[in-house]
Amino acid sequence: MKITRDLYQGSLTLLTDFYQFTMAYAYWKSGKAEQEAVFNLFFRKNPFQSGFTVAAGLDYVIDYCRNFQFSDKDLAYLADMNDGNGKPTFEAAFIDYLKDLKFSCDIDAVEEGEVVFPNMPLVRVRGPLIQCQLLETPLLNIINFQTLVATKAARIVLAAKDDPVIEFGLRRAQGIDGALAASRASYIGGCSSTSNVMAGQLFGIPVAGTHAHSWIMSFENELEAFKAYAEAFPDHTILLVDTYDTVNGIKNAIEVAKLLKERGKKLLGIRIDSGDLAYFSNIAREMLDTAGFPEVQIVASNDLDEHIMTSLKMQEASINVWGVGTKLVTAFDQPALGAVYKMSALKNEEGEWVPKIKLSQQSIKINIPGIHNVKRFIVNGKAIGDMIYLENLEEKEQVTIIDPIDPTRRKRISVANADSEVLLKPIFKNGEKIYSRPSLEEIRNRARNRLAAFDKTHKRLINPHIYPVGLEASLYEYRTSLVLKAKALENGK
Ligand SMILES: Nc1ncnc2c1ncn2[C@@H]1O[C@H](COP(=O)(O)OP(=O)(O)OP(=O)(O)O)[C@@H](O)[C@H]1O
Ligand SMILES: O=P(O)(O)OC[C@H]1O[C@H](OP(=O)(O)OP(=O)(O)O)[C@H](O)[C@@H]1O
Ligand SMILES: O=C(O)c1cccnc1
Ligand SMILES: [Mg+2]
Repeated sequence: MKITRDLYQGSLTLLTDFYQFTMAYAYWKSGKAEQEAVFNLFFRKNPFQSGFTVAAGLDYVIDYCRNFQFSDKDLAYLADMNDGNGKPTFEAAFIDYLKDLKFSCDIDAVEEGEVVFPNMPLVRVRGPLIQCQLLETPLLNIINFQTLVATKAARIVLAAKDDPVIEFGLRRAQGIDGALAASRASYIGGCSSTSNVMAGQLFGIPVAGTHAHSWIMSFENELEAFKAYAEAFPDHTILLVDTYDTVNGIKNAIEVAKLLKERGKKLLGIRIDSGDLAYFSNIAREMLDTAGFPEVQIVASNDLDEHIMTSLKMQEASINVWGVGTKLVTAFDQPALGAVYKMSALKNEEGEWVPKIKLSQQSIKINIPGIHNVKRFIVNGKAIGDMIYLENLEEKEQVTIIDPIDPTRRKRISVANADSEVLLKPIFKNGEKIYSRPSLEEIRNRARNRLAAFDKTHKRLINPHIYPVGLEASLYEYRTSLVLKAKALENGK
């Protein structure tokens, strides 16, 4: 049985839905495989009723695309697929075609750690239809989860104000890869460290931790256990004080702090993992301060999330470090982001781009046609609005952005008085990677800096003020005209 580390090094090209292969085969059969297309990956709603989302996962996408080729084992597996009566699902000539298939797409994407919003493209893929299609599922798999967890982490880190948050989720995460990807995304979202040692090894995330109740239970009494732990880690001791009686545990921790002090060492902290965390942290703070240990940190854990943390802050709990596991790595209150990947343009035989639109009963599901990009406008260091626009838009003094769902929501932006940044960056050109990857540390810093550019009203955890993101007016008109035309055609049938 292969585990994740081996999987990462092997071919992941079959990690897609079967229907991508049935379509790939049919594209090939009908001579459309190489027809050029544009697809966009985007989501329709911020998760957790958040006012923002933090993009993550691009680094995995880059690896996926760079390794996009069919191994002999992959080809043998596909060649072996059949209808149950022995008739092969795919002709041998198609398997040969896949054997020679080389990744050749252009990919433009929002960088990891960027703050993003509904409807804007996070990844734009342009290339042969067959390749664009096969990429749908893995791109969504990667971006959906990491973006979701990075956003949850950012909310938790916001609730912690300036306190460090340690990610403790491995034991409750969705399997091995879910845990590793969640540790990475949590770090991007602003966590300071992880308890997941392999995430430390693979991604260079700082690893941290305390000890469990079992350590205490393996001794005759708590004080003896504390002393032995401090003996093993005289410079890094954090003692879990709630195994039997929290107040007594704090007393025992103070005993150990005194012993360490006699040796010129310091107790780093205590951890409280049950009961009323406001009540016990305040008692602990007072007892530690009175005993002359104001520098000893208080770590809290136990089913924390951004809402409980906000409440604990309001209660003036004396917590300095937050350990957050289950509710972070499982994105507890919203288990999926729901990003989708839709075709927006296709080149015809004359070599002209034809915009593509998919109608839906729900207007939220009508996609944005054409080849577009996103520009963020910034005034005095603050983001004031994001514009989705067709790439060939000429320079304008003033632009109007229109909410694609509610056209009464619109905003005029004076381009001359604003700084701006195009958010889709070139990642691959004709299959060649042209983007130099930032380190995870740089990505984490980007998330922090970008979040700082948004008004706090967009970042409040409940009922945030909606940040304006809209279609540039001419794109809005264009899309409306295409929708009306498509509806007229449908009605005429
Ligand atoms: N002062 C507080 N305000 C709001 N929520 C709190 C406060 N103190 C603790 N909590 C949260 O309340 C929940 C308490 O969980 P639970 O009912 O399992 O109690 P417990 O103390 O963990 O019990 P056990 O001793 O069995 O572990 C946790 O999610 C915890 O983070
Ligand atoms: O609560 P989380 O945010 O998931 O953080 C991780 C939890 O894992 C550990 O205990 P575990 O839950 O395994 O056992 P316990 O709660 O019974 O102590 C730790 O003490 C935390 O409580
Ligand atoms: O180090 C810790 O205290 C820890 C690690 C994992 C889960 N809960 C706590
Ligand atoms: Mg628990």
